[in-house]
Amino acid sequence: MAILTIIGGGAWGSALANLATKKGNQVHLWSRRSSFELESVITSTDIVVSAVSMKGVAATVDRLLATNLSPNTIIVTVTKGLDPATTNTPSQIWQTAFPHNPIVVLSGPNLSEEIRQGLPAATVAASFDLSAAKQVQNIYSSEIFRVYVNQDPLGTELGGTLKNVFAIAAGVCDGLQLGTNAKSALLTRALPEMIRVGVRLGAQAETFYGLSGLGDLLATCNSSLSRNYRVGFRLSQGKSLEEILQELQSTAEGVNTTNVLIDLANQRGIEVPVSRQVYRLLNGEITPEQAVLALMERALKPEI
Ligand SMILES: NC(=O)C1=CN([C@@H]2O[C@H](COP(=O)(O)OP(=O)(O)OC[C@H]3O[C@@H](n4cnc5c(N)ncnc54)[C@H](O)[C@@H]3O)[C@@H](O)[C@H]2O)C=CC1
Ligand SMILES: O=C(CO)COP(=O)(O)O
Repeated sequence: MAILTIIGGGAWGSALANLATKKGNQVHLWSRRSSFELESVITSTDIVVSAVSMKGVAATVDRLLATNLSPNTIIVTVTKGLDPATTNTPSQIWQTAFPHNPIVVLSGPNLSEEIRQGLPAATVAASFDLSAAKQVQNIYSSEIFRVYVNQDPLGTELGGTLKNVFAIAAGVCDGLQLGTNAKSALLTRALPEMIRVGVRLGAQAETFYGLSGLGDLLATCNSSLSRNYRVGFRLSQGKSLEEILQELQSTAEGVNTTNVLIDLANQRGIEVPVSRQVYRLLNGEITPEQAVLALMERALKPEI
């Protein structure tokens, strides 16, 4: 049995708290509205899980820095986003702030609503510190949640983060009723685009063929439970982004991620054709139909 403190009482933080509780662990679920102080539980905590959205990561890091967290405490990050100021991933931010703590990325095809319903799912615990990843694997594995480990936290994290951009595109594709051929082409071309970005940032290409890459791409791009997919679907119905985000009342990380990704791609000269059309659509530069046409009419090239 371990003692976990989960920071962030949103959809994913709550589902992760339930999974760990059902395994017999002691779980403190802390959010900004909690009646207890974070400091009061942190010294006895074995594992801190940060389940806040990207916009809350910096504040959460600062809050934890103000406690006396032991360097032995494992920090698990499940946020799927990129920092607009630095383009860093959440695990990079955590590692910089807590250089002596083991940092583990937990990411995979894990739509929280399905997990809340007790449906089976698999995921990846990734860390440079394999023993920390294995501890998280043991704590979270159950008959409904199968956890694999790997030692590529950056690739694992970027798979979960970048697929949100394509989930928006997939929502547009389905909303416009472009058909199964178009959807298959979109998802297939998304994967090398994710790998191109990931490898340039230092991730391993193979990681993107696993659960946290292809697995999460398939889950998110094929489910109306995905908030990013829903953003794309509603854009295709002519709604404004502002209106959609207002109605969503929840986090769609792909919007911020697309903007940061395009900054990054421009700075480093990385070719990201699908993401670029998602960017133009989100920023009101083109219509969904124009985005499709722009992709179809790109200069012809070899597949690989
Ligand atoms: N819901 C899902 O199916 C999954 C979500 N994720 C990722 O987990 C992260 C959280 O997602 P959800 O729980 O679904 O979102 P949510 O919108 O339900 O909850 C976001 C949480 O972040 C907290 N937060 C935001 N700003 C904060 C701040 N400044 N200080 C402290 N806390 C702050 C909110 O209080 C809330 O608890 C996102 O990065 C998402 O991509 C990952 C896997 C599955
Ligand atoms: O990351 C997710 C599933 O793995 C959740 O997707 P959304 O954030 O699009 O809802």
